[in-house]
Amino acid sequence: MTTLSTVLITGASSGIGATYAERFARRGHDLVLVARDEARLDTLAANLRASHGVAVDVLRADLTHPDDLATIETRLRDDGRIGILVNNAGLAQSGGFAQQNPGAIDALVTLNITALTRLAAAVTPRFLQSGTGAIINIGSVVGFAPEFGMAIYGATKAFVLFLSQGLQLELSPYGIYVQAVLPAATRTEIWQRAGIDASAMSDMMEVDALVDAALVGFDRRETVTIPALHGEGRWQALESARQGLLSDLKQAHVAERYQRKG
Ligand SMILES: NC(=O)C1=CN([C@@H]2O[C@H](COP(=O)(O)OP(=O)(O)OC[C@H]3O[C@@H](n4cnc5c(N)ncnc54)[C@H](OP(=O)(O)O)[C@@H]3O)[C@@H](O)[C@H]2O)C=CC1
Ligand SMILES: CC(=O)[C@H](N)C(=O)O
Repeated sequence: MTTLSTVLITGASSGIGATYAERFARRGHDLVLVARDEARLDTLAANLRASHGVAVDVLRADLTHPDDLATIETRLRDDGRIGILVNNAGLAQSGGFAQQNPGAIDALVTLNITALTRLAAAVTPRFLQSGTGAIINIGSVVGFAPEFGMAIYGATKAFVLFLSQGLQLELSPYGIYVQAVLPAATRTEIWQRAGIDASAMSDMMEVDALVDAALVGFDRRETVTIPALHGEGRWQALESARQGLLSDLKQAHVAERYQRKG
């Protein structure tokens, strides 16, 4: 009998993270749930233990606080049962670029980029040693779209996509699977937390549908999963255009359009 690995999920107290927790528990995985709201995590953990008979640990952590982040890194480094990391905790942007203050910028970048990267880095050496493991990073389609008016949030999510693609290239030869999941607008608390009135937005995916689709991508070992993208060819075209651009970079020579004439 094979033992299923434990799944550590950040931002598990609500929305996408809580839904991942339910889905992995349903599959029989033990869980480690991370977020700031301990009471909410405790309630979810009790429900999942009762419904699915899995073991669930709760770790209260504010991932923007260095000591809390270090505690979760230590757990990922030392707990050999953890075989899947779901890097989900994230924060959206309230207002445009000109409305941002240093604290808001720090929180966005620290949670969406620094914490996600450090947690992936904490678990990677152990995964490399065992030759197995999976990292799921939650990005966003906003990472493709400076047009959406959330420049910092979108930039953090573009980072998540780039990092995930880079890690998949670097780590998959050693048995580690890295998936970037890029949701479009999904009905969760993120909108309210950011002070965005989403009540008028009719075009929203339900969180159950989003996570179920993301898990189809996970089971297929896709590198990039975009549940709301209907024409898969669009993504493939973007990827081949990007790779074509790389092959057209000729480092030793300035492109003709930048050469001064006369
Ligand atoms: N909903 C959407 O439309 C989309 C969401 N996403 C991404 O999905 C991910 C999950 O968001 P979603 O489920 O929608 O939103 P929610 O607001 O429902 O969930 C966010 C989770 O992150 C946790 N969290 C927030 N701040 C911190 C912190 N400082 N330290 C630790 N945990 C924290 C929250 O818990 P607590 O408050 O208890 O700490 C909560 O569990 C995010 O990365 C988001 O960017 C991407 C595209 C679309
Ligand atoms: C608030 C948002 O922008 C949302 N989380 C998204 O990524 O689409």
